[in-house]
Formats: sequence, C-alpha cells, structure tokens
Amino acid sequence: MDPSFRPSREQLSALLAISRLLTSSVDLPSLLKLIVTSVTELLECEASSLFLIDATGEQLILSVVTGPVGGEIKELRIDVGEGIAGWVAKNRKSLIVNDAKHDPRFSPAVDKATGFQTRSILAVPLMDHGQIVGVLEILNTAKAKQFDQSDVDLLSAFGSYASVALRNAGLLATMREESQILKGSADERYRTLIVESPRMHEVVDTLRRAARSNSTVLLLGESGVGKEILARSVHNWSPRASKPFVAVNCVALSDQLLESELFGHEKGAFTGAHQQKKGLLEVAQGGTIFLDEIGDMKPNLQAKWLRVLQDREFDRVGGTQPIRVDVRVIAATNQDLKEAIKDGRFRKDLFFRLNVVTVTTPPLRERRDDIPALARFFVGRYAKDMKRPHVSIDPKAIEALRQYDWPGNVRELANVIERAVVLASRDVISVDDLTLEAMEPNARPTEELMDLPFHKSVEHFKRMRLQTAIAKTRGSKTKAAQALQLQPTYLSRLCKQMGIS
Ligand SMILES: Nc1ncnc2c1ncn2[C@@H]1O[C@H](COP(=O)(O)OP(=O)(O)OP(=O)(O)O)[C@@H](O)[C@H]1O
Repeated sequence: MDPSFRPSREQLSALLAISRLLTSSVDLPSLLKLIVTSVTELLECEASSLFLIDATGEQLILSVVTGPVGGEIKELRIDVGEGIAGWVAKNRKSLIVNDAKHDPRFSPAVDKATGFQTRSILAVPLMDHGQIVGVLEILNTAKAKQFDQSDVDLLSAFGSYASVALRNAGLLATMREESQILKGSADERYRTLIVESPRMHEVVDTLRRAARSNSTVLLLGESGVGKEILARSVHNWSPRASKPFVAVNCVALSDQLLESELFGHEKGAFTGAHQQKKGLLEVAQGGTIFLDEIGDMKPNLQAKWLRVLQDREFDRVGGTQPIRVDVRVIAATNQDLKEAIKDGRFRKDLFFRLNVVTVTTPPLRERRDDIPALARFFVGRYAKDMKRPHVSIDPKAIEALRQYDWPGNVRELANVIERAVVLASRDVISVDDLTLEAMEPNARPTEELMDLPFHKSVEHFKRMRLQTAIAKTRGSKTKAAQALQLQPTYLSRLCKQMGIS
C-alpha cells in the first residue's frame, strides 16, 4: 500500500468497520465470502473475485466470487503469469485495465468460469510477510466506470486487512493441506535464528546436542520468546532435517477436530467423514512433530499422546488397527506444567514422558544483548517486505529498545519494528517512530485516532478494544472474548500477534 495514502474520514470508518468484521470471522469459507461482498460494497463495483495461491506457489485458484454465479463457480486454476490475476501475482503490482477486451493480458478463461463479461478491472496482490498469498480483483461489466489511483489505494488498504484476516483463518486450512505443512519448514519467518547473548548461546548449545538424538524435547518460556523457531531449528540440526516438520497448535482447534487432524480418521468414523484421512502424525512420518501450547491440551487427548510417546503407535479415529510412527516429538508451552498437574489439568505421567530434554528460553528482558541484533535483523526483513531497502535504525532507537521490558518478547519486538518500517517518514528509524508506549492501556478518543496515519489508527483501535475488554474482565480472556463476540482462541491469537500479555 502506498504509505502516503490518506483515506477520507468516511473511507477510514468504513475500513475500520470492515477490519472488525474480517477479524471476527474465524472460518475460511465465510471469511472468503465476507471479503468479496464487503469489497464490492466498499468500492461500489459490480463484482469481485479472490484468487489464492496454491501450495506450489505456481498457480492461482479462483476461491470465491460475488454476483449471480457466486455460490457455484467451477474449480478454476490459472498459472501465475496468466491473465490479469496471474500478471498481478507474477509482478506483485496492482493493475488497472479499463478496456479488458483489448488488453493482451486479459484471459477469457476467468469470465468463462464466473459468467462475467468483464469491461474494466482492477487487481491488487495480497501479501503476507513479503510472500504473495493471493490476488483480489474488482470489476465492472455493464458500468462504464473507469478505475483510477484512488481505487487502487483503497483496494490495497482493504487488501492488507484481508491478508491479515486470511493469515489468521489460514491456520486451519494450512493444517488440512499436507503440501502446505511440508512447505512450512521453509517458512521465511523461521529461517534465521539470531543468537547473541550468553543465555541464548547456552540454550542453543543444549538444543544442538539434543538434536542429534531422538529424545523428546520440551520447550518452556513466555509467549513470543522463540520456542517455535527453536523447535524448527532442532529439526533442521537433526538427522531428520530432510523429512517433514509438522507444527500443531493445540489450542487453535476444537477437541474433536484436533483429534482427527492429529490421528486421522477412517471412512464413516463420524458424520462428514466421507473418506479415510491420514492424520498429521502420519504426515510427519520420519520427521518431527511440534506440539505448541501442549499445556492446553484436553485430558482425553493427553491420554492418547501418552500412548504415542510410550509405544510410538496410535489409532485413527474410528480405526481398529494400530498405526506405528517414527516421529521426534517437540512440545512447547508457556504454562507452568507443575501447577497444571496440581490443578488436575495436566497428566503427571505425560509430563514425565515429555520432560526428557527440557529447555527454558529466557524472556527477552533477561537477555538484552540479543535486542540490537534482533532489531537490525527485523529492520532488514521488513525493509525488504515493504520495498524500502534503504531503511536503517538510529543507535538511539536501538538503545530505547534495549531499555524496554518487552512483555510480548521477540514477537512484540518484531511488531514494533514492522510498524516503524511501515510508518517512518525518513529512511532512518528514530525513537519517535517506535510505539513502545502502545503497550499501556490506551484510551485515545476516536477524534484523535482519525488524525493518526492509517495503519496506526487501526492498530490503536484494535489494541484499545482488546485491552479494555481484558481489563474489564480482570484478565479473563475467555470473558473478554465473550464480550467482544470473538472466539476465545482467536482472541488469544490476536493478543499474541499484538504482543498483549
Ligand atoms: N532468536 C530469534 N531469531 C530470529 N527470529 C526470532 C527469534 N526468536 C523469535 N523470533 C521470531 O519471533 C516470532 C515469535 O517467535 P516464536 O513463534 O518462535 O515464539 P513462541 O515462543 O513459539 O511463541 P508462542 O509461545 O506465543 O507460540 C517469530 O516470528 C520468530 O521467527
């Protein structure tokens, strides 16, 4: 999105409302629908369609369209580079074509599938952490309206919300797509591990040694300290590196879904189980399975995991034949498992099975020597993502980061830097570009929000709603989620992303 884009008041409040709507939708199909219907309304166009990039990154799948044929599109895949959407995906640039029939990039294949007769079209890329995830198109068929730069700006702003909402809802879809899971180990965000402080060197030394064996590893530490990146590193250092790494978040899914995702199911095991399906454990065969937030696993599943850890075998849901697996298990939690055992929430025998190589990653405030290197690393990453290659950070800003307490740890630091890279008006990020105070409950009046730059205002607003709701319920995220009409798991994810502890 063009950083100089200043939406009108009406556009800003429409975008805020849409952002709320999109972030409160938790399942992928309804989110997709919501995206195309709200963008059609916001941009006052006749129709819109959304393509998502497939697991190979080489094709776009037409995922949803508005208009008369909305519900019943035939599956359509186009190559990256083909047609308008393909051009946008390939070049990662928005494109206006006001006379589609005479533009050589236009391909009639999409019109055929959607039933549209496209006259003018505007398409923008949907990006997430520097990677293209899809293309959003709006179009007119009968109307003679020409799209212009103001439409590009508004659609791009909308697109950045849509990408975040897709990232949030994508978790489930990702878990269902085996190829995506396998690709997960190459995820950009987890490729480089920064280690500077003596305490992190100790952690890494222990884990490197453990990586050579098949021992179960238990990673403890506050949210956002880097447990998942360490788990992926253990996998990469181990002899299993060429095999899959499968990450499973134990709180993101309902009990029943988590069980069938993990263990798979036989045909007819429950309503909707039309065919046999492999579970993630089988997908991880020969590799590593990472159980994130294991402290939140329900007792019934804990018992099944105990069997996997003891005997390396399990049954599919509805199955009678035990299946043997060869997987290395890494588990992580930010909970005090000993407390959880005392409260009867966690099985003691499972804890003993997990507690083989146990490593606690210290919070960022206890290893401040990591902060400068991490900050520079994130500046480089986001500068590349935002196509601002000359952005750097002032030593005084680094010092301010060193002094801060980081309740949300490395994730919070990454968020602060991302915001600074997006919003900084000059090429050197200064102390003023860091929104460290934003961690305080913030009650800026709406009027004041309207005067902030676009990204800042939306983020302040979201943060304010979350913090106020959590404060009102004296820290109960479940009650706060109820008050905000969000799923508790989704609220937890939002808090995590924004570094709200
Ligand atoms: N040492 C590090 N070097 C580079 N990036 C890091 C490092 N530590 C954490 N990060 C980045 O910070 C973000 C948060 O880290 P990660 O997801 O591993 O934390 P976590 O402890 O698993 O969090 P949670 O408990 O909330 O799941 C990720 O984007 C990760 O890539």
